[in-house]
Amino acid sequence: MSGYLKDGQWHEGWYDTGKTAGEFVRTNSKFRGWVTADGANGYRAEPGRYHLYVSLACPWAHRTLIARVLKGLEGAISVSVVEPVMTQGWSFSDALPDHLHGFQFLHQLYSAADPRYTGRILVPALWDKQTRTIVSNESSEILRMFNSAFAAFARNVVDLYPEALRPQIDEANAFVYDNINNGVYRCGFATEQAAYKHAFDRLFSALDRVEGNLGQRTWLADGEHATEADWRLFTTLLRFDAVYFGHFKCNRNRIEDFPHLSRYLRALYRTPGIAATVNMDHIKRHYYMSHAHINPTRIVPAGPRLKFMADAAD
Ligand SMILES: N[C@@H](CCC(=O)N[C@@H](CS)C(=O)NCC(=O)O)C(=O)O
Repeated sequence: MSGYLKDGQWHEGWYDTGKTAGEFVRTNSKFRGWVTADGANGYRAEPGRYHLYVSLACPWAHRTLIARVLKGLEGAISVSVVEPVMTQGWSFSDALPDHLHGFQFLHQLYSAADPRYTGRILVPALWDKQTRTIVSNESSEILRMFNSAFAAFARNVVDLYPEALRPQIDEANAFVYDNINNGVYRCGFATEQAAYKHAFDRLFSALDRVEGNLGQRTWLADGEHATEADWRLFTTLLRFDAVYFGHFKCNRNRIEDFPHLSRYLRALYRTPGIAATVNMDHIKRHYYMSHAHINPTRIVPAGPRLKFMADAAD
């Protein structure tokens, strides 16, 4: 099960939707430091100094793994992956260890960063070995740091947030975050019919709109290459037919039923390096086995056969 730390102590507990008319309200990330090339904020970009904690199931953590691979930062930033099924929240095992501290649970990392930490224990978390703290646990900001601050150690020259496209990217991000990335969670974690239906309608009208846009252009921002806006949408689309459609009841259509969105999903999935960041087993086991209030039997569905992954294996 999931839980949180209060003054550094672990407590079991889920989000309280009783106060918000059955609506799931996401909590804010609390560690908001910034790594920069010159270290002006106390965190200088240096190879080997930072360690990224992720879940391969989590769409937010997945963005940061994608940025790390696209930039070619694998040698500069090391990674530990948590077990997909939550116990005392996110945990480690012999197969998936915490390479730095040998902790059993991710909440121990949060207590190590701040012994009085109060809040949820989220992935991703970027750990600084030098000051022994979590620099950031906000995926959108970690993604930007990987894109810019670490440029000197990046093997690939790729800009996921190019200057000229920033207004378009910012607009796409805000729309996609509210309606789609977080929209699927709002459907799945709603505890009142009206809150669910509201989130469902918003989600599918947003997908209809993106489907229309992708009929006119290749990427969300009108440039030649995919940007962070596309990768942020990708991590939700990728999980949609396997998890959100069934487990989160986002079942008006599958992504496979949208011609442009499925073309787009396949193109992003086939980008070199990306398929290796996708672990459908972790994704399915995490959602179906960690949310016992939604799926009490914890049975993980055997299907569906995902066309975009099957095609890519050809
Ligand atoms: N705004 C955060 C959200 C991260 C987040 O919600 N992560 C989820 C996994 S998908 C988590 O760790 N949840 C654990 C919990 O809520 O107890 C980000 O983008 O970094």
